[in-house]
Amino acid sequence: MSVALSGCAKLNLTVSGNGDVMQVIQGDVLKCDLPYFDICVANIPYQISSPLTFKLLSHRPMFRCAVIMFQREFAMRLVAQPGDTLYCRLGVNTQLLARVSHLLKVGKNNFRPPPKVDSSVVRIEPRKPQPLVNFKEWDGLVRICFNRKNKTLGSIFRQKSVLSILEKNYKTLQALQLSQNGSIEDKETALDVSALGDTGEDLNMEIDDDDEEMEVEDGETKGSEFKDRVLGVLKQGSFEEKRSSKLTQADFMHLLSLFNKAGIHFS
Ligand SMILES: C[S@@+](CC[C@H](N)C(=O)[O-])C[C@H]1O[C@@H](n2cnc3c(N)ncnc32)[C@H](O)[C@@H]1O
Repeated sequence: MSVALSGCAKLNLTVSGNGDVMQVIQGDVLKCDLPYFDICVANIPYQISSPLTFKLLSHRPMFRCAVIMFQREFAMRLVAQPGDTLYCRLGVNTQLLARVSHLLKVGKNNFRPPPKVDSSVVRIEPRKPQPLVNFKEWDGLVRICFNRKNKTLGSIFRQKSVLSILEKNYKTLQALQLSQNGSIEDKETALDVSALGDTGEDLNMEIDDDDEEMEVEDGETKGSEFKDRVLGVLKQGSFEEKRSSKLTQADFMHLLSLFNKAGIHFS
């Protein structure tokens, strides 16, 4: 069974079944419950690119393949690899869940009247099985790392604002463990993929960049036991001088597990 975002009327979702049977569901694809499907083909309104992608990726049972047209820059972000200019949180989170490949460019002049932006068709194939990772923790780490993706991790994790969030999480968990006689070993695995979806990158196509003003405002903390703990984790995995823009999925996974082992959590 396949599903397609259909054309002529607004808010049409077409679901086709086997043989001659075709079911048309009218509604907002972001709000309606999707039926089972194994293939999705869609030419979507670009402003729902990110929520739709993560809605599809959180749908169960998992589909086999989606072929979707996105605005070119969004597509390039989805498929970007470590070291590419457009490597970002959106791509890292999507590639955690799926293999993503660029199929073809569709220039604006293929449309009448031509829109302002170029497009690209992308194939999304969910990873099977899905990675066993707490998505809230994963996204918390990736969010912090890509806030300043060209800074070293050492500099990112020395920021007051970052250390203060992490220390709050650390203390909350410690208190919880004490109150439960140390019986909580780790937080529950969050399997809700939608934790990864609010990337806010559909319309805002700015490339994350270093913002010197923020640095002055935020500043670094003085020495503290907790700061030493955080920097100790970075040293342990030789991450201090590395930059998020070059980290692979495996690097992020390794870094997250080192932090979690040290009792440092991102959600
Ligand atoms: C880019 S057009 C593509 C139309 C057609 N599929 C084609 O390829 O020519 C996107 C279509 O999705 C519809 N649409 C917009 N927002 C939607 C939503 N939230 N849920 C379902 N359909 C939506 C629009 O009305 C429009 O028909």
